[in-house]
Amino acid sequence: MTDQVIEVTDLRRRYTGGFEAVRGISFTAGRGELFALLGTNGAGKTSTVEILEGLAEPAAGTVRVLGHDPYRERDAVRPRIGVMLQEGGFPSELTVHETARMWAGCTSGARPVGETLEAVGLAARGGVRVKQLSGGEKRRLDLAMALLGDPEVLFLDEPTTGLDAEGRRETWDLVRGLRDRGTTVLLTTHYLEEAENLADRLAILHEGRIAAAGTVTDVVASQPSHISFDLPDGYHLGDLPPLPALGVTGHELRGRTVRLRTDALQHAATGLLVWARETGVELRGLDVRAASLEEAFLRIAQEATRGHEERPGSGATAARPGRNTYDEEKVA
Ligand SMILES: Nc1ncnc2c1ncn2[C@@H]1O[C@H](COP(=O)(O)OP(=O)(O)OP(=O)(O)O)[C@@H](O)[C@H]1O
Repeated sequence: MTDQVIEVTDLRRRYTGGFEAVRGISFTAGRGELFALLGTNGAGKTSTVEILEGLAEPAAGTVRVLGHDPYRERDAVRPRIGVMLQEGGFPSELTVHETARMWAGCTSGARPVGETLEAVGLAARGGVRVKQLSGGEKRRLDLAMALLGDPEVLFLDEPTTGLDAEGRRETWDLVRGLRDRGTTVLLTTHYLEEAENLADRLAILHEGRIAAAGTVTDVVASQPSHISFDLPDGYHLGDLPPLPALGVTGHELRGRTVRLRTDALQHAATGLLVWARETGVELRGLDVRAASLEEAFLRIAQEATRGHEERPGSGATAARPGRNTYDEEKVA
C-alpha cells in the first residue's frame, strides 16, 4: 500500500448539463506535505477540492483520502480532516467564543477552544460578535474552525484572502507549523507568492487539466530565464559572443538595452561575463534572473490556451545560428 494521504487518479467532474469542469487529473500528497492547487478563475480547483472533501462524487476516476473514498466512506474520513471553506458563513450574532464552542460541540476530539483561537490570533477577540469582525478576522475564524478537530488533513481554500500582509505571513507561519507537525495540507490560492512560500509541490490547473506540476523549482525551471544589460558604448549586438552558442533562444534590443532569453542561465551568464572581462567592458544594468512562479504561471496558462504550438518570448526574435549578425538596430 502507498503512504500517500491524498491520491487522485484520472479524476473527472461533470456538472448537471454535462459541463466537464475537471478533465482527468492525477496527483498525490504525502503525510506532512503541503500541496497547492493553482489556476486561473474557473480552472477547476474548487470542483476538485469538493470531491476530496467528500461533498461530491467523481464522474470518473478515483480519489482516496487517508486511504478511504471520501464520498462513500465519509464517516471514516470526516473526523480526520479539517475544511476551511471560502466563506464559513457562521451566525453573525454569535461571538467568536460562542461560535468556536458551538463548532467544538459538533467536532469529535475537539482541541480546547481558547488554544485554537490563540493559534489564529483571535484570543483577544473572543467576546466580539462575528458580524463585527473584519474580513481578515473572519478568515482567521474560518481557519480556527478547520483546526478545532486537530485534523490529519487540512483543506485550505483561499485561506488568506482579505488578510493584510502581516496577517498573511502569520497564517503562513501557522500553516508551516502544522505541516511540520505532520499535517497534510491541500491549499488552493490565487496568490502565487503564497504557493511559492508554502508549497512543497503544486499543480497548475487550466480548464480542468493539469498544465504543469512539481516543486516550485521544477515548474519555474521549465520556463526560460532572462538576462538584460546595456550594450557598452560603441558596441553592436553582433559584437557579443554568438548567442546560440551561449544557449540564448531569443533576444531583443530596446534602445541600448539587450534582453536575452535562455534555458541555460548559468552557461549564458558565464559566457557573457567572460566576454565582458576579456573585452574589458562593463555590462551596466546587468540583471540575471530565473523565471518567477508568476511568470511561469502566466506563460503556462497562455500556452495551454494557445495549444502549445510555440514558445515565443514577449516580442523577442529567435536567435539565428551562424555569424553574429542580428536584425541589427543602430547602435551609436
Ligand atoms: N454547479 C455548477 N454547475 C455548472 N458549472 C459549474 C458549477 N460550479 C462550477 N462550475 C463551472 O466549473 C468550472 C470550474 O469551476 P471551479 O469553481 O471549480 O473553478 P475554480 O478553479 O475554483 O475557480 P475560482 O478560482 O474562480 O474559485 C467553471 O467553469 C465553473 O463555471
